[in-house]
Amino acid sequence: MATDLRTLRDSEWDNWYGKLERAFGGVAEAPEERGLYRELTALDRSLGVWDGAECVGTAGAFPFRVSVPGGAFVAAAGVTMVSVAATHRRRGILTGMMRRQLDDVRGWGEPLAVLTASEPAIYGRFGYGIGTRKATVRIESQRVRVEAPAEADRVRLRYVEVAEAAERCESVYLRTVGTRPGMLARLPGWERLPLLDPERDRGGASPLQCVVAELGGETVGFARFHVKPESAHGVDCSTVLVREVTAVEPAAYAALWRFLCGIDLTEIVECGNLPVDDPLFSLVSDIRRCDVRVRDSMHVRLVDVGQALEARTYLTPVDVVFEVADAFCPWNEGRWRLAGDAKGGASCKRTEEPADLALSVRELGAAYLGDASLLELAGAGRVRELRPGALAEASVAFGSAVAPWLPHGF
Ligand SMILES: CC(=O)SCCNC(=O)CCNC(=O)[C@H](O)C(C)(C)COP(=O)(O)OP(=O)(O)OC[C@H]1O[C@@H](n2cnc3c(N)ncnc32)[C@H](O)[C@@H]1OP(=O)(O)O
Repeated sequence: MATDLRTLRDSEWDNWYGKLERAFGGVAEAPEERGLYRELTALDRSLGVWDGAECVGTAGAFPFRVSVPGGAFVAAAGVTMVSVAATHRRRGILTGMMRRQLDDVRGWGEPLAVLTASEPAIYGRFGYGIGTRKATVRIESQRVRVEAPAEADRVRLRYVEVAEAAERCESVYLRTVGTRPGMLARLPGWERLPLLDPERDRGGASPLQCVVAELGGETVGFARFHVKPESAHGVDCSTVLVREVTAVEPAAYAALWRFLCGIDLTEIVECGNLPVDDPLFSLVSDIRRCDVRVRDSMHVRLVDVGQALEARTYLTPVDVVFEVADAFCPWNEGRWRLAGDAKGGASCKRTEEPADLALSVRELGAAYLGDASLLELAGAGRVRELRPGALAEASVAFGSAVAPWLPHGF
């Protein structure tokens, strides 16, 4: 039976979102979480697929701006809430939604689309590359010291109720937005996301706790975390589950991690989302007792290759011609000459000149924010060097001084 793909209507949201929840297992989100996503949904940027009266496909796109190397914020569709009913899977419904969505994103004039994937294998076929990664860490905190600089002793730490500290924490967070490529400019309403704390999602851990860090009377950092009480044979061995540590002063950052690793009756500290070059890894006395794993985080798609490549700066001078393959968005296909450096901006225009490097739009997405290097991708056979020297030149230029990072999901 033919299905109908169209923009979501206000009256359909509840049913539509329920079908999304079902595709993720069918456990309804807590009312406060559902309510927030109801407010954040951009209806005119959301799609539903209908089989008669039944909703069988969902997809949304938040109107984000993403920080890129050089500090600019680039308009990006934040692809989200993607699902297809299990009764209708593998018959092209996702492909239809991705087709319509990328055409829409192009029409909205947004050079990028970004997403976090439930499974990394889904989106490569639509031109997404893994543009940021994240580190997860599990610290044996009884065996690991946090070797904080002396300045950390001047930092004052205080417990504050999460809600009471929310505004202060948000202003610290806002000072960090844009310090790494991959961060999202804050849109109204999103400041509520880190405060969500549904009891059913705690898995036996405490309600969210907050400690703020002050230096010279000013709030310069905060940590939000849960403690999960555990004991074995009468010995307490609880786990600290870190949701977020943010600071604008290195001393405060170190003081907060020293605090988290020193809470009485706890033995493990876990954090699920850190930049891969997080300073924490240089603060700990024994990195081997910190189980660090790296995962994909934000997947990036260049919807308009020329605009996207012009929007960032390049670590070192670069002048290369790319031969770009993009079967799903053929308007990007062909040769582009990119010339730019760290300060003067960049130009990326169509050219008839011979190509120096051949790759697909997926590799450009992986390298765009400075995460994967073009050399690394060439090692996997995914970038071909056609002019000797072009690969090293472009690879260094595409780098970022700090690893790109997405601080929160969407
Ligand atoms: C940004 C986000 O929201 S991520 C969340 C994604 N949603 C989920 O994971 C919820 C549960 N899963 C689902 O809802 C669905 O299985 C989806 C959305 C992942 C796929 O929807 P479908 O309509 O079945 O995909 P569709 O039929 O268009 O598949 C297109 C191609 O992708 C492949 N594909 C689809 N899903 C997957 C997957 N999970 N892993 C690997 N390949 C996949 C298909 O095999 C097909 O390949 P082909 O073109 O070579 O034949």
